[in-house]
Amino acid sequence: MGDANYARELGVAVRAVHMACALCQRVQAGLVSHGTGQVKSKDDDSPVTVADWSVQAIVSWILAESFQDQNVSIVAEEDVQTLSKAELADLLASVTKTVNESLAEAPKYGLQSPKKALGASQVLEAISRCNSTGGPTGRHWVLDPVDGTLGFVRGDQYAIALALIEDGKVIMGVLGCPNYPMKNGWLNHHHHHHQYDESMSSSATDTWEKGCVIYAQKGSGKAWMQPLVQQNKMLEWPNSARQIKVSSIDDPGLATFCEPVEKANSNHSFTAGVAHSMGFKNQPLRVHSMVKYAAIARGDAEIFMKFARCGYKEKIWDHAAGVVIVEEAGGVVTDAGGRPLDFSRGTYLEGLDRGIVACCSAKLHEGFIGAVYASWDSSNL
Ligand SMILES: Nc1ncnc2c1ncn2[C@@H]1O[C@H](COP(=O)(O)OS(=O)(=O)O)[C@@H](OP(=O)(O)O)[C@H]1O
Ligand SMILES: [Mg+2]
Repeated sequence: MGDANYARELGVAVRAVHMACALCQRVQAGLVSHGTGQVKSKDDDSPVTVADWSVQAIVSWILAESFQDQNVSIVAEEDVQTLSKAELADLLASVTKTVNESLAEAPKYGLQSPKKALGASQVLEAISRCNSTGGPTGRHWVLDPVDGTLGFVRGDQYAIALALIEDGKVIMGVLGCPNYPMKNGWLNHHHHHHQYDESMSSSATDTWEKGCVIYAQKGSGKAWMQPLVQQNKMLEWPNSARQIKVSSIDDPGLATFCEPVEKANSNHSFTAGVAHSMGFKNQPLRVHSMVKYAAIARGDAEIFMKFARCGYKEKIWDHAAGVVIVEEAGGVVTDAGGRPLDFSRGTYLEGLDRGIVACCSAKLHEGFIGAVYASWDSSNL
């Protein structure tokens, strides 16, 4: 596959994800100014849903406009039912406002704004266009508008993930990581939870808010990272990109693994056992969202493991972008049986063997497969 084949798709996807990062940062800033009460209140999760729906709407709108195809196939996490309810008119109004604020900035990212602000029905249409279920043939965009919702609410790590699948294979992936600074190795210092603290100075938030956008095209053998675009600057494409590579550590004694923060999403005691039998000495790095794939691709950790409870079906939007980025950065991603993940079977990763692993090297991967094999029968999974 020649690079030029998908150059336009890649350019549009990266620009759209940069815009989505800025949108999410604005929504988070809104959370900051409203204080912590609103975020934690159980009945009031609207700030999160505003970001989810708004990102889905802008990405859908940009893809349809850029490729002049109102039938562009998009598989994405949010549906439009809730948002269409009459009693949620206020929520729809704030999504529409957020979408229009974001699209008005499109030229800064090298994209076109709508001629006229979108109405609520156009916003709903853009969100509902993302109702594809993917499949083995054709071209499908795959979007997780805000991955790691919990991290987003906590002011911690979250990601915007966009991938392109063609005939069942992931051919490009873009990960926006608004809270993952460009600076190397920052994950090694325990990332404390940033609470929404109204006393936080604006310069502290400025540095903290800086993140990155990471992307890769299948078969290129390269993965790239860009800084987020500063307030009054234009996106420099692709000049500002810097190549990233997985870690070269393959001694388990020096390696670090990362995994989901929530016990409910991955069995921490099983992964601790696997890590121990592989000879790992470092504590696991617990990080929300697909930033874990980004950490492997950037060389900030050596292995990512996820073992969901039996019966949970992994969704393609939680992995597609991360997998291709790790592979092109030099890593290996498989299920716990050592087989590649299958993105050709619709919304779910059907046929997944137990869990998922992303490794920086074939040697660590081999060790992992052996350790899972040895400890599986005695696990309660
Ligand atoms: N029970 C269960 N088991 C496994 N996985 C689940 C489960 N429930 C949800 N999810 C999916 O996990 C996505 C978040 O994964 P993380 O690795 O970021 O989890 S964590 O926040 O670090 O604990 C999360 O993505 P978002 O919903 O976009 O946040 C879900 O798609
Ligand atoms: Mg997700």
